[in-house]
Amino acid sequence: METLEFQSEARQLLQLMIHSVYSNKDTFLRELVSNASDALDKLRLEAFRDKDLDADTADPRITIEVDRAERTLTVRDNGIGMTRDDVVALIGTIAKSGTAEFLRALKERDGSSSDELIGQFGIGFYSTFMVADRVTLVTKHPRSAEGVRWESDGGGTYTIEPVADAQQGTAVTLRLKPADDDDHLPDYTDPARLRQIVKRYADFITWPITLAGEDGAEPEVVNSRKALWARPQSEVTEEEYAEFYRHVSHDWNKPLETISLKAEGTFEYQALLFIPSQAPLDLFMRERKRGVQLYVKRVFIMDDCEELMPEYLRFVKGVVDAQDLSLNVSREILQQDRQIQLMRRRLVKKVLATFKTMMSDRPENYAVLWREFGAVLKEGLLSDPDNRDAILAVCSFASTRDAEATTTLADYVERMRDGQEEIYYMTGDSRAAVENSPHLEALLAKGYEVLILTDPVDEMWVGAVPEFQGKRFQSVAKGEVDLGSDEDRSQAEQDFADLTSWLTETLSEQVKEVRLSSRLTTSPACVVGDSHDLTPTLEKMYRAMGQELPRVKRILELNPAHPLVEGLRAALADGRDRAELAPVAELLHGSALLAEGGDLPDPARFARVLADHLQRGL
Ligand SMILES: Nc1ncnc2c1ncn2[C@@H]1O[C@H](COP(=O)(O)OP(=O)(O)OP(=O)(O)O)[C@@H](O)[C@H]1O
Repeated sequence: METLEFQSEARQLLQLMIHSVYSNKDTFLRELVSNASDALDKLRLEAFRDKDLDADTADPRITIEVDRAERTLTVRDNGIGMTRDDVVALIGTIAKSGTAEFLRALKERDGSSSDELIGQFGIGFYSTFMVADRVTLVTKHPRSAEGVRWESDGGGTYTIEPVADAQQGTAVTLRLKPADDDDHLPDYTDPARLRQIVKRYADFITWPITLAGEDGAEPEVVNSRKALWARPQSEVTEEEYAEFYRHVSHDWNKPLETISLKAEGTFEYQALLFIPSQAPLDLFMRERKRGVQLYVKRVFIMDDCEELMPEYLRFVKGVVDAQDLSLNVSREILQQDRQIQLMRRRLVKKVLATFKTMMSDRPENYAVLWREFGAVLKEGLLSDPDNRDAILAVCSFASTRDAEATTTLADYVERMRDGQEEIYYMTGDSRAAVENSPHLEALLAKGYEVLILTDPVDEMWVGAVPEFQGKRFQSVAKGEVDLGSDEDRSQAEQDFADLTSWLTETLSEQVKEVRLSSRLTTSPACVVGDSHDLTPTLEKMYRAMGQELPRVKRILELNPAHPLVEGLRAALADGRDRAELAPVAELLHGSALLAEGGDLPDPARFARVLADHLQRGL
């Protein structure tokens, strides 16, 4: 027998379970049954793929046994089982991405609000330690010659030893803590209670779940085993859908939205999809385990079938059951299958249509959807041009019109002022940075509304999406924004020609042009990009990804009505020493960068020039 240590994160999670304040302890049984069901799915699939596998698939089942005298509860399956290495890797460590963040977040909270976090993370097998003071797992994989016995009391270590005569599959035995009403700990040796929990949490599991009879009573199958997606929607309760969602997603929360779809005709399939109510911690990490599962004629084929859902809908969970695919479909086949492509197109349309309905009929749910997944959904504006309009239709954006409420593009267009041809937006790191940026001054003063885009992905899609309802997207920090009359403009341009050409020359290292602006009312200057230039944020993003880029020179725009700009013009006209005025030019450019929340190319130099200048003014 060997004694091994839990990995430190696993140890922390176990401690959390042992001292759990999680009020619904019944969920441990759901986790065990769910794992057993997965193990049976995997065995069937493996046996199908490998005809030589030495496994018994004749009577797949999950059995729950209790021993009231010993106060033990055993959940047994004759599924795929685990090898010794599996046990050490899967039970002794937590490979799940986001574990570290989860533990950190948990530490920052007090006990009372940890339920929700635990729910979001899902602690699987370890949840058994909420109800047991010792857990024993005996398992055998068909490819291993002998079985393994794993045991732990949830402290820092576990033991592991070979078992010569183990049966195929896995048996998890819990030595139950005494029932304790104060601790929300019911008596899990009570068959009535167990029956009720299985009915409630696992009725849809397609494998039979048998409650072994005590005192000579007949064993009984307690679940109805009906595939939920095959039942008419009207017959399924919301609670049943929610349980099924938890089974496929391993998320303990309720789904935000349930979508059911039946396609009939030449290519028949059923889909039952869910929108989670909370983004997982690993939403932005590429490696993910669970998305949409593929079944063929009720037989589980694979988890996270990427061919069915595009990357930007990676948060959608659920099941698609196709009637006309072969049971031995592989990823390679799926990628080329035209039927699968049609299916995917239809599913995406259905999901996007659901978002649209949520927007109009269930605005609170839509708000949650957007808050949790909006940034991901917007990736589709780049990656899925075919559905661009449908995605734009369900987007909402912060805007200068309201500090809290977001707006749809349709509503924005509706409110556009007479003569306004474009949808104005500004990208930036935060709402405050955008709102305080000089670029917005004149537009706001004249009553135009500007969309405030602060997600990193916004920088990318606005460059790729040409228009919405025939209105182009126009960055207020790019290209020409023309708000004044043409006559005023050409007069001013003449008046300031000497100044702009002198500044263009003096600042030629930093900017490609200096010109007059109609964007500004109170600031002296701002920096803008050409229509097709990268924005500074995008430039930074590409650099962070390791791309070599030439430095993008931008354009300095001046406010001719500002006393500083006017003063500079007059000084130049009076023939003041240009070398003496050069630091002013530099400060003007530097402060325009600071005002938009940008970075100075050489902050130390800026500070020095500023100090010199201030000193001279004393
Ligand atoms: N009865 C079982 N038969 C075979 N393998 C199992 C069994 N129970 C657990 N496992 C293996 O151990 C792994 C870890 O299980 P655990 O319940 O902790 O997490 P999970 O099911 O992967 O995810 P989650 O914590 O989100 O539920 C499983 O993914 C599976 O590979």
